[in-house]
Order: sequence, then C-alpha cells, then structure tokens
Amino acid sequence: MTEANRILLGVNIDHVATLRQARGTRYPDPVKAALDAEEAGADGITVHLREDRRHIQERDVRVLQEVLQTRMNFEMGVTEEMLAFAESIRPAHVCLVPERREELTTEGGLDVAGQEKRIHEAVQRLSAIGCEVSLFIDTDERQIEASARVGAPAIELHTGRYADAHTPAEVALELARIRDGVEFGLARGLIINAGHGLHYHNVEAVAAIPGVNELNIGHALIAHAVFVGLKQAVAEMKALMIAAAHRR
Ligand SMILES: CC(=O)[C@@H](O)[C@H](O)COP(=O)(O)O
Ligand SMILES: NCC(=O)COP(=O)(O)O
Repeated sequence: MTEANRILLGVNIDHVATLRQARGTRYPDPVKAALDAEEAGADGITVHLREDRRHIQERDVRVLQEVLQTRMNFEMGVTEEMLAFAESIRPAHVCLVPERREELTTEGGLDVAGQEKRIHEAVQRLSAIGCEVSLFIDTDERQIEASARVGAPAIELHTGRYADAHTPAEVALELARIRDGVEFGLARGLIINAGHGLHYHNVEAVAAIPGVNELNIGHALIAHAVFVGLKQAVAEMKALMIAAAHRR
C-alpha cells in the first residue's frame, strides 16, 4: 500500500448503544463492539456523546479510552460541558459536530464560518491537550476555508447529501461536490475525512477519491452486523474501501 491509496475505516459504534438504551440493559456493550471491530480491521472507533445521551454514555467513552488498541474519534457538540469532558479524558481525536436535540441524526455540517471565534477557541483548547481536531462540515468552500483559518488540522465532509441522492444525476453531482471539496481542502493543508450515511452500495466511489484519509461509518455497518456479525460487517466494508482506494 502506498501513501496515495491508503484509506482508514473509523467504525462508529453509536448504534450498538442505541439498542442497549432501548431497554436500559447492560447489553449489547459498545465496548465489546469496539474491540471486535478493531480485531476485524477497524483503524479507529468513533463515538458521538450526544447532549441527550440517546446512545453513547460517558461510561462508554471512559472505558473505551482505557481499552482501545487503535484510537478514539470522539464526536461532540461545541459546548462547555463537552469541552470539559474531553479535557478530562483526552481522546486522540475530537470531531466537532453540530447538534440539535430534536434531530433524528446529524443534519448538515458545523457552521464554522458563522462562528469562527467560538470554534477557534474550542480548537485551541482541544489542541492544547493533544487532540487532533476535525470539523464535521458540509462540502462548502466557505466552510473549508474557515476550518483552515480556525486551526483545525482535519475536516470531515458530511456525505449525507450524497448518500440520500436518488437519481444517477444527483449522485454524480454530490460526488463531484465531494471530490472538489477534497481537492480544495487538501490545497489548504487539511487532512480530509468523510462520513455519514455511507453504505456498502455507495462507499466505493467516495473511497476512490484521491486524498480521502478516513471514512467514518456506523449505521449501515451495525445494521449489516445484525445479519452477518460485526467482524464480518467490518471486514466487508474495509475490503470494499481498500479495493476502491487502489483504483485511485
Ligand atoms: C456526526 C455523525 O454523523 C455521527 O455521529 C452520527 O450523528 C451518529 O449517529 P446519530 O446521528 O444517529 O446519533
Ligand atoms: N461522522 C459520521 C459517522 O460517524 C457515521 O455516520 P453514520 O454512518 O452512522 O451515518
């Protein structure tokens, strides 16, 4: 594998916790899921500690921080509560995301351009404790430029619009938007990750874009795991990504 066709898979285990929270049980444990995902080839584990604690809990994040062999990508809203929590656990990677309590899932990216001072301060605080910070943003040149200005080393492009596109023309348009965004971000020195709504049927085109560093994938992968087991679900996703990245 060369640097040019290297691609990483971050497995988002939020929805293992969703199943646990549905009954208030101790199972299934997202920590076990994380360890199994790592064994199957995950390059990192992503968790989103939502303000409403609908899936991942603080305990999960604390235990993961102790037991992961890879690294945790800790997704969080830009709030004082979350910043203080991140400072207490010091994850390797923090991804700042927008959050609304009423949303079904993360709708759109963080408005970095509209709140540069606030995001800059958060990036500074997190960088000071050794986190590599990424910003979960829409593929929009204004947002990418603002992300570089606030000092984040990485961005994660929200692929939800691509994943939700219906017609071939819409899919091609959204894919071209992502490709252009990756190029634009790379030219500004950013590390480019992507994710949201990615699935076995749509992941390859994104993994094949030159310069994409990591894909974070959760819901579709955990759903597939219900039928084939988590280790196989992770291995299948990683194999698709690696084959696609070799076609770059
Ligand atoms: C930021 C992001 O895209 C993921 O964290 C995703 O939000 C996880 O799933 P939910 O949106 O269902 O919490
Ligand atoms: N940041 C995106 C993520 O972690 C996974 O999103 P999804 O695959 O659960 O939609």
